Amino acid sequence: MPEPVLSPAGVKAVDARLEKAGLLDLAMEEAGRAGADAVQQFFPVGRVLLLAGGGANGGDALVAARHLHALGRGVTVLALPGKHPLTRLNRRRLKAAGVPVQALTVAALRRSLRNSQVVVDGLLGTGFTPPLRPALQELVALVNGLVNGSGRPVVALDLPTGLDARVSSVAGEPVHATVTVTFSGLKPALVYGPAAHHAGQVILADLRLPPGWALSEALALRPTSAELAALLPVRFADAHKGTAGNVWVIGGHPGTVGAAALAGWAALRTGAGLVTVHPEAQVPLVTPELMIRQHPSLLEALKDTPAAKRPDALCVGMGLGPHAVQVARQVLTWRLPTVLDADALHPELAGHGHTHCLWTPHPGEAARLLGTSTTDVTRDPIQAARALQERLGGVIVLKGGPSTIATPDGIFVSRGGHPGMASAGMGDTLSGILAALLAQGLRTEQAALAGVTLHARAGELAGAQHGYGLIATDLISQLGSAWETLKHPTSPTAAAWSEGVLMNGSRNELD
Ligand SMILES: NC(=O)C1=CN([C@@H]2O[C@H](COP(=O)(O)OP(=O)(O)OC[C@H]3O[C@@H](n4cnc5c(N)ncnc54)[C@H](O)[C@@H]3O)[C@@H](O)[C@H]2O)[C@H](O)CC1
Repeated sequence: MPEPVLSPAGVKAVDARLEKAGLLDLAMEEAGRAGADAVQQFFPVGRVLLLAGGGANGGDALVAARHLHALGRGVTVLALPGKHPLTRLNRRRLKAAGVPVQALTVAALRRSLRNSQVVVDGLLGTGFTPPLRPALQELVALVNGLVNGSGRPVVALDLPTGLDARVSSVAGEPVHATVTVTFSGLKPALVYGPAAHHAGQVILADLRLPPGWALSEALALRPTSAELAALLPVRFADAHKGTAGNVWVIGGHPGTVGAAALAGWAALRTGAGLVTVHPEAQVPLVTPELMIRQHPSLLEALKDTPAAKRPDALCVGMGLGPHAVQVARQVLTWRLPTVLDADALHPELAGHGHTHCLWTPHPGEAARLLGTSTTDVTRDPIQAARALQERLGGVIVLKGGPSTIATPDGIFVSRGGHPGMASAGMGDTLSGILAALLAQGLRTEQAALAGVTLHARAGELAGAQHGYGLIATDLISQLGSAWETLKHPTSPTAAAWSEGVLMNGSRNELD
């Protein structure tokens, strides 16, 4: 099952259904138990300090305290006055189990922090409306200050207090969690940085909700690796270069020819049978298998290309320069599967696309296409990707760590990747990968999901070798292994990937 990404409104809708069905108490019980399980799993030794706010997030903390106490852990519980009926109920249950609940004050927190080895943050969850009130600011600063000073870890319930669940941006000082156990679905703030940097390792707990309730409220979905792997094409033994997909890369201008070469090379390594670069300047021969066809006038040559001579898929815009809009407009009339990147991501092309278009902006390009700022795009990538899809049609890959994929049928968040992928040429390689998958017969949204995943996995493999010094050609050389680890997760290559990436520590942050 894919993992849903929920807004606070989505959580409210799920809770309303649970309440109506008499299941909300059970859901809070599961949430608190999952929090207690995470404490036991990650921090099995020492006294646990649980901080409970007045809302349902606080109720989760009170349930967690009861479970930890039942497991024999020493617990200290500091709580604000309960506002939610289930929070009050669970306070009574906790007391009945023999656990005292003290009022949460600065003095009590200061004292209790000294005697505890791990903190559970159940102050505020999805009900938080920024900014944090001064009284809570002081408590959060104390938790962070002492935690940083003494190395005490924090397990946040649902999301760290002070993070606005809806967005990637951070205002003020939220709790710095080591582990976040989130409920019903991921939240945008747990998926996108810089907010996600405050969450530590994120675990999506199963609240045993009726199947589909959270999915039906999702803003976006994060498919499983197995679902993504299933999208990769399977080739029969009698395949030949004519059936494996013919890609044209239309890009490269004086000074930026490398972009087109990278896209072509990546397309070859993603299994395209034939790849030809059509540049506006001489492209270096990066690999002899790549065909390069320079024309006296690129635009005229494209205009004169009869339908029978056209490829299976196009990849347009990488380093293409000033004629990009005219060239893209021309090839868009062919209505072939087309990746539009870089210089072909121009607002003038809105209205010229079709359903087989795959637009691949980074946040700066997305801002230009939407007439907004890059900050607005990165603050809410799901909303930005949706707006781009409505404006341009086809499928959008809004690049980032993670990337956000908007299709006519919904929005998806990618998995994996490596911080070393923040380097020149990574977008060009992604375009080549996407075009190769389109040429091999994948539908636009399938190519987007599979291609972004393949790119991310190849980045992880290359990152394990090169770290932050990873460059695009390193990634291209790992595309074969990436495909293998995705398609055959039990293979020796996949096992090596799993070990390498876990050792590197990047999987938990990015997966
Ligand atoms: N289906 C699920 O996922 C379930 C999730 N659960 C948990 O419920 C919370 C959401 O609970 P809610 O009561 O709506 O909100 P909170 O507890 O996060 O906060 C409400 C509380 O916060 C105060 N508040 C709001 N803004 C501020 C502010 N700026 N400064 C200070 N205080 C603020 C407000 O006054 C209220 O008192 C979700 O996160 C999960 O943890 C359920 O337990 C089970 C089902």
